[in-house]
Amino acid sequence: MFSRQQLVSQIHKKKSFLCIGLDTDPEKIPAFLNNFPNPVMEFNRRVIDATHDLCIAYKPNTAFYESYGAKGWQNLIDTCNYIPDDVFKIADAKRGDLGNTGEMYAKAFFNKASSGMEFDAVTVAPYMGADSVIPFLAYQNKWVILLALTSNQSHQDFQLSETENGALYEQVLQKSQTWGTTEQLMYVVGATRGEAFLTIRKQVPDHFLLVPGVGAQGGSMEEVCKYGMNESCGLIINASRSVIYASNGRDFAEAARAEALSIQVEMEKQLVKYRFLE
Ligand SMILES: O=c1ccn([C@@H]2O[C@H](COP(=O)(O)O)[C@@H](O)[C@H]2O)c(=O)[nH]1
Repeated sequence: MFSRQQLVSQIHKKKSFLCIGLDTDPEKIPAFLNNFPNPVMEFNRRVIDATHDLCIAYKPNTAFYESYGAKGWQNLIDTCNYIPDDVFKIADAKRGDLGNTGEMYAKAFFNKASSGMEFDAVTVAPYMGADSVIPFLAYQNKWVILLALTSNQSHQDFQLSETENGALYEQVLQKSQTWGTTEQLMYVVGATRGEAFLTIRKQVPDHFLLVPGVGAQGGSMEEVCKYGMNESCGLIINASRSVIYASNGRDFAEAARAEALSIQVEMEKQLVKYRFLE
């Protein structure tokens, strides 16, 4: 359970709006971890222990777990359960399917009694429309994070197509606001889209935005804050590879902390600059 108010107070308390992406690839983690019974969990636990006071969210991308079958799925469950309660948990699963299937997806990520894990939010693709999103919104104090304008190069294949209501991604922003409130809906907007935040903030002034694409993808945090920050901060900026693979040695957790700290320090400056913090 994580309300909007709790999210905003965590940002205040930690002076951070950092989300760390737990995109743990067994082939990229330090070799010495292979001496442990479960290298992925050893890695995740140490990264979480070293960084949880500097970030307000963790975002495992489920692909990195699903690709290893039952063991990978168990690691996703164990990772979700290991994240402290005061940190927002996002399953980056990019789901979306018609009603009864959508209900099963929502159960998988939100209903611990059924699946063994309970995330606070799930990323959802909007392409199939309202009935594919509504099953997730039926859960109290849970969040849907809808893909709007993504950070990848091919975002222009569909998202920028012109419709009678502006670009397709703008239509997603407009229409989806009738499905849920600012207490349960956020949008994914890539950091690589910089000035687009100006247009986006005209359409969704109050919503939180999940912003991947800083770090390894080269997006600018400064630009995102300039055009995207609102009174509640309104931003959760994600960095995955640049934090978790900051070092490939025995010091990987310390290096992840150092990288997270340097992002947090910059975030604090931005929070002061845009008057979220005194
Ligand atoms: O538009 C999008 C949507 C999702 N992602 C995901 O975020 C992380 C980014 O990882 P980095 O290592 O910081 O580049 C990853 O899980 C992506 O699948 C995105 O990048 N862009």
